[in-house]
Parts: sequence; C-alpha cells; structure tokens
Amino acid sequence: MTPAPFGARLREAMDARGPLCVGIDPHASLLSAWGLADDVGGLETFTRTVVEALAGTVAVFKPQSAFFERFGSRGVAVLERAVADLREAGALVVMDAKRGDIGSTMAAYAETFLREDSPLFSDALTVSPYLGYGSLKPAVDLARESGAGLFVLALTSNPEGAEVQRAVREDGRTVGATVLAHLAEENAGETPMGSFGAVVGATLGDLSSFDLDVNGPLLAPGIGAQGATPADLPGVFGAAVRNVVPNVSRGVLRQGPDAAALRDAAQRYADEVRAAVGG
Ligand SMILES: O=c1ccn([C@@H]2O[C@H](COP(=O)(O)O)[C@@H](O)[C@H]2O)c(=O)[nH]1
Repeated sequence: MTPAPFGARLREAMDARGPLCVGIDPHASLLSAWGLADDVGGLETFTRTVVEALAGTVAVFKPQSAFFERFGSRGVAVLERAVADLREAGALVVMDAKRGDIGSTMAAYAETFLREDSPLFSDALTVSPYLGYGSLKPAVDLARESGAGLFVLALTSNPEGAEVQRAVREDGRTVGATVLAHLAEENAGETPMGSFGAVVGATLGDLSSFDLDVNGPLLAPGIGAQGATPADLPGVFGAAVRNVVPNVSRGVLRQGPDAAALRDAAQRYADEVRAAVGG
C-alpha cells in the first residue's frame, strides 16, 4: 500500500512533534570534539548516539550524505542503518544529498533515494534544479508514486548562491523565483500541503520580494552555526512561516556526546522555534 503523501505526513509530524529538523552532519571536527576517531567506528558511534538521543522526539532529521559517503561503502552502510532506525522511531528523514543531473541519470538518483525498496529510501530528498527544473521530472514522478517528497534548492543559505539564484531571466523573474513557481505548480490543490518543498535559507533576511507560498514545505537551513536564529524566521518567511521546517545541525551536535545535553539543545531550539512561529 502506498503511504500517505509526504506533505501530509510532514504536516502531521510537525503538528505532533513541532517543525524542528535536526541535521546529522558528522564533521571530522565534531568526531574529534566528541573524543571519537575520524573513521567508520567514530562515524557509527556518533550517528547512533544522535539517533538514540533524539529519534523519539524530533519530527524530522536531515542526514548530510556527504559526511557518510566520505567513508565509502562502510559509511553508506552507517547511513542506511540510521535512516531505517529513524523511520522506525516515527521520525521523517530528509536525505540531504543535493542530487541533480540530466533526466536519464536523475532517474537513477531517484531510484536510489525514492524507490520504496531501496536501502536508502528516505521520506524526502534534496535536489538541485540547476540543470533545469525539468531535469528533475524522474524524481518528481517517482516521489509521487512512492509517497515521498523533494526539497528543491531555491534560495540557499550561503552567500555565494545569490549569483545564480538571484540572476534575472529574460522574462524579468529571478531564477530562484522561477524554481518557487514550479513548486507551486507541483503542489497546486494539495491538502494539507504538497510534497514538493523548497530549500530557503534562514540566513537571507527579508524575502518579501519572493512568493514563498508554494503550498509546500520550506526547509530552512542556516540556524545556529551559520548565524540565523529561530527569532529571525517570521521576518524572513512572512506568512509562509507556517510551512517552515527549520534545520539545525552543528548548533545541536556541538552539545554532544552526552545524550541529555543533545536532547536539551534540541528542546531549546524547538522551544525557540515555537515562541517565534507559534503552534
Ligand atoms: O542552503 C542550504 C542547503 C543545505 N544546507 C545544509 O544544511 C546543513 C546546515 O548545517 P549547520 O551545521 O546547521 O550549518 C548542512 O548539512 C548543509 O549542507 C545549508 O546549510 N544551506
């Protein structure tokens, strides 16, 4: 049986656990700060500690695939196990792999992360539209079929993103605004919201010149280590703040390896998000 669409499952999870997304980014510097070796054993202990501490309370996790791929197939095995354990505990997993390629290759990426019987099947995947939004079609189609979702890079949190995303097209729209418009089309008519979200950095200040009302989720990295705070969210997202999934990775992970300290940090961010956006 195909599960409910990602957008509906995400809304339910946000209502039940709050919208916070905790990133699992096992940087070498974090492994070292936790007293772990920069090897697969350290990666495994780090990941298991985060999963065991937070999987029962946080709504969404965003493992950063790069930090697992760094260790080759054994690192990917740690990632597979984390995805399975997080989902088993009732959390949603957004795989941050930022895939994007010509359509025929995109289809293979989609099978890797969005086909239900794949070992890396995730509730949603981050993808790049910068080979043209249409190149993402195989991922959109498979996500619809498997009840998964996508988060498409629209306005990223890093300052370098602007040279591409704020470039103005011949029709006068920016590239980022065009990505947002595509997402609004994908999500048209979906309730409670569609499954095709945008990545929009929490670091970007006032975005009122963009139409963020895509009737889908907005994954907002940049809180914590990159300088944004939960209090910034209403100013950045305006009315669309109700669909924001704020991500914090290092801001939480730096509090480890103590499980209680990780839980406290995630709870503090969750409380600050609630105070800022309501709910
Ligand atoms: O625009 C983007 C898109 C993705 N990211 C990713 O989010 C986390 C942020 O980590 P922090 O430690 O909270 O800074 C990381 O995995 C990035 O690759 C982003 O930062 N900005």
